[in-house]
Amino acid sequence: MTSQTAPKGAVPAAVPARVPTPDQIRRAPKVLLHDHLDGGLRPRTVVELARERGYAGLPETDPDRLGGWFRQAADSGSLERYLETFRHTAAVMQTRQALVRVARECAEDLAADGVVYAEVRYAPEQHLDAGLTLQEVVEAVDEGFRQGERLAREAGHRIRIGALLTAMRHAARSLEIAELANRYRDSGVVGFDIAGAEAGHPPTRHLDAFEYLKRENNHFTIHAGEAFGLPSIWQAIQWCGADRLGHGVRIVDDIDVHEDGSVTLGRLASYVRDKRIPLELCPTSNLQTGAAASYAEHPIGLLRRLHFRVTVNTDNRLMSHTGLSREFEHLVNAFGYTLDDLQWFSVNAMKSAFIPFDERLAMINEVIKPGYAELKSEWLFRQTASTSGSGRAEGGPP
Ligand SMILES: O=c1[nH]cnc2c1ncn2[C@H]1C[C@H](O)[C@@H](CO)O1
Ligand SMILES: [Zn+2]
Repeated sequence: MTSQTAPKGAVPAAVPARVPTPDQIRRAPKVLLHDHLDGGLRPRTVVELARERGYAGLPETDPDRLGGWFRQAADSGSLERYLETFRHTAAVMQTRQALVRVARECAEDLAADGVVYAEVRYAPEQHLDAGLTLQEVVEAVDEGFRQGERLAREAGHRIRIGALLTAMRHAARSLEIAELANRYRDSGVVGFDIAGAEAGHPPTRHLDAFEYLKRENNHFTIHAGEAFGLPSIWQAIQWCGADRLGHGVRIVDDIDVHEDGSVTLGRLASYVRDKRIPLELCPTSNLQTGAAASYAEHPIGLLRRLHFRVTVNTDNRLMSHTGLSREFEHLVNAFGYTLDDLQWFSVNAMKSAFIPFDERLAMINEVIKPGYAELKSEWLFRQTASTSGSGRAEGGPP
């Protein structure tokens, strides 16, 4: 649970430390850049789709127990074993109907969690087993996102979702998937990505796909610096030209923290910071795959302090039993982050999105900043009310 007490000595006693409550975190407008469609299904949906499709391979058929199984199986400390759990979600995402449902529920779940803009990724090549074409997969997912956006609006939430098409790094379809991303760029697809086991599968194997996208003035991110360190990040940026880094957490290997607290950045870390290359950090996922030992020790604390372009993400909500609000709760608990920090992460993420500049700016000025201003005004009101002894201060700051 989120601590409501300020870190000792952090602020003068008369001014309450603005540690946001879980409810405020959920209501805060958030931006999500790294979330896998096949890593975010509701456990109940997995069970129901498996039944409909006759898939008998699920380790559990009770939704609660299945949710627990995913979380535990993904807790292995190894990216390779973490990735094995996706065979079950992929198995139930093979028909148009299933893809529409999963994408619709994804949009509804993110919206209910206070996400106002999301880029959700999936690998079309993993959804062809029942005869769908790559195009049919993309169109089904797009239909689901649009349905979900509409349902969310009816429920009083505002969300916009763009898709990222992922190519699997161990496979050989990246150019084809990049062409697909380009073809659908005005129809709900905003960019491209490569994912899958990192060690032994360098991003440079997919150079033709990245070069094609650059020629097309299109955008891409690359999973790099998660299970493998600096060489992977270096290749993703300097050979492939990635706009963002999926994870990139191991950039800390190029930062020396000295005993007196001062730091020295290596050439690569300096480059990433100087060029404002966005890091799509995913705290819980990193704990599960062994990239960090605890939330408090997660490099996000250092990277935020050094003003890297840090963003906070979920990666796989099912496998990590998380959501974006929960990721922020963990960080608030570990680092004492305030609403100002949450706004900083959200603006960072919005600046780093793959939609056009004017649309990003409109989201920042018309949705994100006013949303945080409103939450902060609640603090002011509660503070005034409790100081004057007249209003109700429950749920407010200590
Ligand atoms: O964190 C990750 N690292 C590398 N690959 C990942 C991660 N999370 C999910 N994937 C893979 C498994 C999915 O099937 C695929 C497409 O979403 O992307
Ligand atoms: Zn990922």
